[in-house]
Amino acid sequence: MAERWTPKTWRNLPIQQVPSYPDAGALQAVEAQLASFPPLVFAGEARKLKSALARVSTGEAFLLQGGDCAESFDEHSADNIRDFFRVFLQMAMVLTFAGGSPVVKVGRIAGQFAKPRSSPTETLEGVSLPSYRGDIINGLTFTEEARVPDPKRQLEAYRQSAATLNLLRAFATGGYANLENAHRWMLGFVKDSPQSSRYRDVAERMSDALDFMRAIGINPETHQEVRTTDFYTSHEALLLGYEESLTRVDSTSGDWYATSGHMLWIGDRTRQPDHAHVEYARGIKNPIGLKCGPSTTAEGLIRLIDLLNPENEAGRLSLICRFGADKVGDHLPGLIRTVQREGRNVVWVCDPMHGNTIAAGRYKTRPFERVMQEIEGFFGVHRAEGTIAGGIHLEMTGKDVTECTGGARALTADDLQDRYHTYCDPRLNAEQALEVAFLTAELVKRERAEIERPRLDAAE
Ligand SMILES: O=C[C@H](O)[C@H](O)COP(=O)(O)O
Ligand SMILES: C=C(OP(=O)(O)O)C(=O)O
Ligand SMILES: [Mn+2]
Repeated sequence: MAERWTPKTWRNLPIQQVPSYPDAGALQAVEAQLASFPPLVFAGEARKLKSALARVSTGEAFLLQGGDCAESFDEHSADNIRDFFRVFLQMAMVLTFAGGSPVVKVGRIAGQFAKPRSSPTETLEGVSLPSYRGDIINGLTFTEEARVPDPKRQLEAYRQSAATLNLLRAFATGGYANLENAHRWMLGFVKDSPQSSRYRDVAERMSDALDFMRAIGINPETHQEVRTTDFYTSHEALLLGYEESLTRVDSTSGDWYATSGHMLWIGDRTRQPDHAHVEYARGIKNPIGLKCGPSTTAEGLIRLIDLLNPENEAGRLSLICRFGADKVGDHLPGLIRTVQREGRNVVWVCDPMHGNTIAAGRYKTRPFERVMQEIEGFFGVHRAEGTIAGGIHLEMTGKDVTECTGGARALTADDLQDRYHTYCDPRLNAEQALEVAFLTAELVKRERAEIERPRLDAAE
């Protein structure tokens, strides 16, 4: 591990999941161009998210992180962004109102374009080609030509991220996210879905609360918390040349920040402590996520925590756990006990998607019941250990896709072919995502009541 960090010290270390660009000169030219582009996010915003995550670590707020597995260039449209944001706001409202906790909102969006893969090649009907690695690297089309990494794609990823972020900022602060609009966030198809009446009920209760405020002389409209919301972006820091080009010094603090998104995470396949991805992440001051899977050992985890959060700063490091419904009970308690014993400050987050992927014929899918089982298991372990289940990390969309089985409409493996649109992993559709929010809200409510009880007892 290099002692003195710069945005390019990762280049001296071994690296996993790296695309082989055929033209090094063309890649360098693109990276130089990106380095001259304006930042997408600001250091002050990343610091604000870090403070919000510090509150998540103590149980004063809950993290909702979610979005596409892989954003795609072709699916980039105002409608898709709006539909995602709308269901995300609905979920946050359910968690806030039914769960009784403020919600920190972080999208997997505006930069989630690079994918690590299990295998460097894909085989279809006897033909093997390099794997698709996300639209920022190569194309999904199953041809030799499309699969060649093209550096120019990084410019398009930057352009789309900027446009997406611009719309999200407008939605978050320009009136769309106003709580007075909560009853209007109903999607067409969610209106007659099994979740719609439950959601309408929550929206009505919230409306009544705002009316009550007015009745006692408080104008909710004068409160920024009612009119606007804080929404943050995140993605996997996988394509390090792109990240390096957008890493900038913050003039206020003199620190380096990634400006491609507010929060960046290290994937399950690239968290080797002496390799490039950990080296890059350790030097930026943004909040960082670290995926933890069945191969994460307690010792290995402490080493990574030491590298990524040497000052033990609250809100800096989120451990995004993705063990699988049947493994969370075996793996999580040991990690929690070690982190507690060593006194490390972390945010514990549950990704119930990546450990629960199964094959259904030619499709990858995730059974809704396994997703919920992992979330329940995660909360159960935290309850038993007396620690905080801080948040959930989901692959989801605002659209009515058929990619994960189960949920209130009981989608089956036969339904998957109807609207299987994902570019990589299967996502919860809007109804399923809202259902996860309702079920998780119950768990949050129970957890928060248990945190409050000792506080109240102590106050008496
Ligand atoms: O999103 C995560 C990974 O890129 C994905 O799970 C890998 O899928 P694969 O096993 O099909 O390569
Ligand atoms: C690649 C991902 O997950 P993991 O690294 O946990 O497999 C992902 O979040 O899309
Ligand atoms: Mn994924």
